Amino acid sequence: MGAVEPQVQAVTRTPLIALLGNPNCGKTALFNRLTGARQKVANYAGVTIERKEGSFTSPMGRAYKVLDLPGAYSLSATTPDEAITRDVVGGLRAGEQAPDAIVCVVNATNLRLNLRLVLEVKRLGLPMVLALNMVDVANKRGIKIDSARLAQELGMPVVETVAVQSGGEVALLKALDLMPDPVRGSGAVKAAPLAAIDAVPVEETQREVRRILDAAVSFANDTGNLSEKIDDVVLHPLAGPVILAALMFLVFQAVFSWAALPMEMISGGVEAIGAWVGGMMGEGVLRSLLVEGILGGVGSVLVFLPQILILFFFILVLEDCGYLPRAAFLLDRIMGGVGLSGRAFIPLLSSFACAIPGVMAARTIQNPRDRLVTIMIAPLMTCSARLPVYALIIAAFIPNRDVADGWINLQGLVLFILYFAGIFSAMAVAWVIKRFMGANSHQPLMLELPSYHWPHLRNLAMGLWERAKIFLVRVGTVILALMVLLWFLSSFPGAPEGATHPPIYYSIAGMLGRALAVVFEPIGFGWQICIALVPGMAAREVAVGALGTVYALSQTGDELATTLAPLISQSWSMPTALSLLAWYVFAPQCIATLSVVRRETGSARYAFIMAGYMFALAYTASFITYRVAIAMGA
Ligand SMILES: Nc1nc2c(ncn2[C@@H]2O[C@H](COP(=O)(O)OP(=O)(O)OP(=O)(O)O)[C@@H](O)[C@H]2O)c(=O)[nH]1
Ligand SMILES: [Mg+2]
Repeated sequence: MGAVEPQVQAVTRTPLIALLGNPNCGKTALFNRLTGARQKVANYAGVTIERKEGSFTSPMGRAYKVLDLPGAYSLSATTPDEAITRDVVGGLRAGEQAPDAIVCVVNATNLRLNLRLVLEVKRLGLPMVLALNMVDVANKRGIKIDSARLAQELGMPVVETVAVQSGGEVALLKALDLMPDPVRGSGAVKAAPLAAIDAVPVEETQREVRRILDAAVSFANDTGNLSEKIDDVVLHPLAGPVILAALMFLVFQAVFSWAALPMEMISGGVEAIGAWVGGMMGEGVLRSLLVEGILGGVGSVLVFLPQILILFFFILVLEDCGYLPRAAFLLDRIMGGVGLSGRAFIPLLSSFACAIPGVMAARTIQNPRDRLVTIMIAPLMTCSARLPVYALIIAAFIPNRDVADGWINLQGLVLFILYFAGIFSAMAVAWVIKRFMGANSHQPLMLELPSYHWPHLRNLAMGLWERAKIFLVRVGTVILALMVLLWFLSSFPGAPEGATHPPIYYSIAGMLGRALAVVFEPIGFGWQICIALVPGMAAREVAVGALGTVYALSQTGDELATTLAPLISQSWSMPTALSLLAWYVFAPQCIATLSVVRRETGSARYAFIMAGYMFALAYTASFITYRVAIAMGA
């Protein structure tokens, strides 16, 4: 009998590397550079709130899978997003592969804070590489890091990276190739249980960090940096809030004044296509579908792309330069007054894009009660899907003229007021919740202030492109589909013999609209608006597209649909327009938001409460607006 051959197990698994580090040290920027992904990068803590997987091949041809994780100050997590990082690294997520190796990313300008996590993670015993990121900034500030010595002290390879420069990841790739393959041969290691980490007292870790810094880092001439000088002004108790208010104001002015030309071009283009298609086809169902259903509906939404991009341009610049956490500090006092934590600022600000990322960003809030309140008021922030609705009604009813000697554009001013109304009511709701639920004693805000830097053009371009894509995909899918459905419901059945109203009045949508109008008549919405409200629940912009279709089909005579704004300004009274604006400040948010609220809070209860309270607020606000406007003779 021969010796039993040892069983050779063929390992075909691709090694999984986790990018781990403090918030805002550049993990996502590095992830994007390694994988070519386009995850969101911005200059504040807590941008990434979910694990994201990608893959790349090293110069030697080894394939890797890589995980981008939410930033964490420590593995003993205190917030839900940190908990994700801890669970992934510790292999505690059911059904998920635990990482085989770790790339610990640190901000080279702030090793004192960052090394603590490195020492903690080291105790897991996994193969590790330290990426000294942002060395470009450290060099500029005269911070000298002896990486060879640091490597010796930490007992792991140390490489310098600049995640925002092309080629800035090369050293890391080389280091990975020099490591033993983490899943094959002697490289394979299992992580120590997380309990091993908590066993070491914080003071001891702190002492070790100090020792390593003394040995390997010299702060030659790190004479306070420019950021501190800027902060003297930006965080000044008087100048600070004035600058913040001026910035906000400027954004909404720009949304109207800069967008005028590109909007005209888009609507001109859509109209030309409509006329061309209309001219080529004879009167009939297909022509009606193409011209009134698709072009009239989708075109009227598409036209708002420039305004959305301008709004995001400003948000992206503010995010990338490092202003946001400062604004959170400026507003902390006001927010504390209504029972919100200063940490709610960034989730609430994200809700201006869409309530969904806003609700999710609330994961960075430690206290469960504060987190819940933030989630409940997030949809009151004006999401970008509401912008087209506002812009349409404003364009139709508010004259486009300058006030205050040409300094202020009236339409921009009204838009600013609407956004402000959303913010104000969110604060009011938070205050009411505080009265009913009681508040935590207000904790002072602890938030890391990143250094300012100029926005990276690549980030900016990528962010705008992503936004444009999201919007265009929405227009091309959900909105288009809903428009076709709506056109169908609005066109059939046709008008009976001797009809006195336009055919849509007799259609399925018309009947539905007339039924709903019983409920909405008291706040000034006729049956045509009611038709638009229903698909508006699926995606708010659809309300605009739906109005486009409804009014195109309501037109008598055979003129084709032209621009929507003049059309509705003829059909609605001023009180109706104001009432609809008030409605959309509060309008029960879209289904997608409600389902995310259910997921994030873990129960359907809060989604129902949210839908209920927002509907009640919307109806009340519209009712008051409508009645007051009539009484004032508007
Ligand atoms: N100058 C410089 N800036 C960098 C570098 N790496 C990242 N940044 C910037 O630092 C900021 C933070 O980058 P992110 O990649 O979002 O950081 P993160 O670690 O993913 O942050 P969280 O997801 O919040 O934990 C962004 O403004 C980046 O543009 C670098 O090497 N040099
Ligand atoms: Mg990130």
